[in-house]
Formats: sequence, C-alpha cells, structure tokens
Amino acid sequence: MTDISSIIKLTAAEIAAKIASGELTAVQVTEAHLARIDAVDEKVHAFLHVDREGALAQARAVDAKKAAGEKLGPLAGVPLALKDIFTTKDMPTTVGSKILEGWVPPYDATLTQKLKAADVVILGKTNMDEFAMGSSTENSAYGPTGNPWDLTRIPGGSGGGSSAALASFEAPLAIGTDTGGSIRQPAAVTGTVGVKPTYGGVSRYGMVAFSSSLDQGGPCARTVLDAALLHEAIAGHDPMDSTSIDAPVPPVVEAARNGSVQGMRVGVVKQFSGEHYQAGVVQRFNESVELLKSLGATVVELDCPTFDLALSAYYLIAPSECSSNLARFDAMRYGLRVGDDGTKSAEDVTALTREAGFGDEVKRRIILGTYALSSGYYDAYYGSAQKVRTLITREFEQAFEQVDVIVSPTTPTTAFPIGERADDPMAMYLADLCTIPTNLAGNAAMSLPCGLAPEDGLPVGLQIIAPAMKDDRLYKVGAAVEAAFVEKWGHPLIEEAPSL
Ligand SMILES: NC(=O)C[C@H](N)C(=O)O
Repeated sequence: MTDISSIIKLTAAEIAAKIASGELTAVQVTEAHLARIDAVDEKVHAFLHVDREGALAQARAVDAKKAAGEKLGPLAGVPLALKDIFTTKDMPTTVGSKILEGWVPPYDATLTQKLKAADVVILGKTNMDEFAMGSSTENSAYGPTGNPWDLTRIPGGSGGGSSAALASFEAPLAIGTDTGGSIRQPAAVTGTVGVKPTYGGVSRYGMVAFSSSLDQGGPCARTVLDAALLHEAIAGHDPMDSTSIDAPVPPVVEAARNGSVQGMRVGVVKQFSGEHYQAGVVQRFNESVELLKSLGATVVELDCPTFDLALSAYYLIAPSECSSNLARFDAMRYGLRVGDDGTKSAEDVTALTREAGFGDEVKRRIILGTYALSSGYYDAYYGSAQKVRTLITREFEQAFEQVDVIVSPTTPTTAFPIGERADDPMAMYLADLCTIPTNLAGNAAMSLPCGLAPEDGLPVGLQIIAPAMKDDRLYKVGAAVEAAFVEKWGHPLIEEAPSL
C-alpha cells in the first residue's frame, strides 16, 4: 500500500502499526499527506503554514530509528496538523492575527516539545479564528477555512483549520484548543472527534493565552482511539504551567480500547434543548440516547438551571481575561509595529499597531472586557459572572453524584454557511451553548460524530461530559458509541464525506 489515497485514509493507530512493522516508512506516509495538502488545501485552506522540510526531516529521523532497531513510540511517524496558537521555534506562530504575522517564537510550547519527543511528524500550522475568538474560523486575519463536507460552509471555530485538515484527510491527527468549545464544535460540524481534557490536564506553556482560566489544549482525530493516543502523548504535569495538575494522566488509551457503557448512569440535562436547536440535531441526539440505553446504560434526567446563564457568564469572564492577556501586544516586544517614524510617542505607536493589528472581534472583546473590569462595574459584571461560574461548577458536582457522564448535542446546529453569522456576534456565540458550561467548571468533554442531520446531510456531534480528571470515562463511552455506530452504518461516518 503505497498509493496516496489509501495512506491518507488510515487512522493514526494504523499508520503507527504499519511503520513499526515496516509495511510503510514514515517518509512515505509524510509524502502522501504533503501531496494531499498540495492537491486540496488551496480549496480547504486548513493550513496557514506547511513545513515540508521539517516534516520530512522528522520522518527520516523516525525511519532511521526504525532501521537502527530502536523501539518506536505509539505515534512515531504519524503526521499531525498543529493549531497556530502553540509556539514553534522553527515555524511562524500567528494565532490567526496580523499582529503576529511572521513571528517565529524563540521557544517550543511544552505541547510542541512533547509531540516532537513522541516522534510525531508536524506537517504545519492550522488556521483559526484570531486569538481563538470565534466559532467559524472566519475571524482569521488570513481568510476563512472551508468545511470539507461543503466548502461553502464553516468548519467550526476557533480550531476550524485543525478539524478541516482531519475531515479532508490532510492529516490523521490535529491539535486544538478549547476555551468555550473551540475543539468540540469544529469536531461536531466536520464529523470528527475532539476532546477538551480536564482544565490543567495538558500544559498551557507556550499556548498563546486568550482566557487563561478557561483555555485548554487537546487532541483532535477521526477516531476515539486516535484521540486517546494523542491525548496520552500531550498530557501530564508541567512545572512551567502553574495551573497544570500534578497527578497521573487518566488511563485514556486503555479506556478507548475497552469501550463500554454497561451499567453506567448517563445524564441528560434539560437545559441543553430548546428553541435554538435544529430538528435534525435533536433527532440524532435522541437516537444516541436510545443507543446508549440499548448498550446497557441507564439514562437520568437532570435539571441544571444555572447552565442557562453560562453563555452570559462566559462572555464576561473570557473578554475580561482577554483584555488583560492581550495587553502584551504593545508593539514594543514582538510582532507588528506600525507608525514608528521617529516622530510619534510610544503610546501612539502602540495604539496605531493595535488598531491595525487586531480584527473586529478581538477589539470587541478587549472593549467588553475592559469595561467589565473597570472600577464601578467590576462587581456588577465580572464579580457576578464569577459567582455564576461557581454555581455552575456546583451543579455539575451535584449532577455527577447521580450520573457517571452527561451527554448532549455538541452544538445546536450543523455547519452554517460562511458569512451567515459573520455580522451577528450573538448568533455566532450561540454555537457554544452546550460546550461553555464545561469550560467554566473545568471538566473534561468529548465530541464525536452521531450521524448526519436528515435536513441537510451534514454531521451532528454528540457531546460526552465527565467530571474533572475522569477523562478516561469519555473514551470508554466514546469508544462504545463509536463501535455501535460503525456497526449500524457499516463504516465510520467520515467515509460519507464527499471527496474533494
Ligand atoms: N475559543 C473558543 O473556545 C471559542 C469560543 N467560540 C469563543 O469565541 O470564545
């Protein structure tokens, strides 16, 4: 099997096994994916930067290890698409923003270092909403990404480049970050798998900060097992990140290999339904709940009234933290510098640079956050939002006394057309209605495909939520659901994706 079309369809686990057995070389696998990128990425625009030479060098190193008889790791030689929010010392890191155009960081993020140590082949950096603010990837300063299922539609956001790279078979693995849903919502609308690990489970060192108490990097893949393998490779305590959890990584790979919901209590939250939900999404979700019952789970109805306030709380907390974090882009240290002609003050240069370098959504959030934190408003806005956050966390704790996991649709609708919500921030924010509560509480959550919506034939995501540091439950349930769907459909959902 050396033809491109067969190689790009392999899962990460299959690729690693074939490289380890000598059936394929890492260079063959890398070349096949680079050829696929050459063939389709002009249309998809998943990548902002492709590191052809770096990827091939890494692949050659894996092949040399194999030739020398060294033991290869579980993802050695597997190509990966890295969200352009993680620092890479040998590639630019733009975060989808003009303000960092051309910036090559002086260091690798911990996650980047871990990928390299695992001999993963980093193909390049993927497109994203500027500073991870958005749900469609339209807020990228470098133009939108298309959804491989229908290029006129959004691939989700902010990590739309990563999800599109998976769905277009440009990479079998990708990395995302999830502040309010940026891993899970793109996974849902592209028919792929995305996991937001427990907050603190994957290091944030070298991950450009948006909202530090919410941001969490995590794995994206086309199968539950592949996501678990990647999860294990990137997770773990990091002394460079003060919020990193100093505890063993939950046994995610073992769970993914032993999928089961037998005897499990699964919660369905009343608040994850209502007027904003598309009929076909609700239908596929209800079928998934029936499937869980047929596989041996008990379904428990839950009432979590403060979840209705999650979106409002998020849009105070995240912009507040963003207004503080993005203050570092002052034209003095790195990145863009506008108007420095020797006649202007440092303040003017900073103002001109931020005016030119940030897009509308980023400016909107900086203004919102600065207002919410300002004297006289702090208690009314930021303070109240933090109280709501505590209540949501408590409601989750109470819910997890009754159930092992919670399920919901990942996002209320399927992929919407590019441009449809671009001028309506509130409509855009609704895409994260079901994902945000988890970020506020710091729990772990997964999105995996549960079918196509009958009205438009586009993928629907099932969200599974587990308590903090019980990430393995996501994989146990996810693997069982995935196996049942494959049996029902006769193949993984991604095979329904129209070829580009
Ligand atoms: N960053 C995220 O998780 C995305 C979320 N839609 C936001 O715009 O904040």
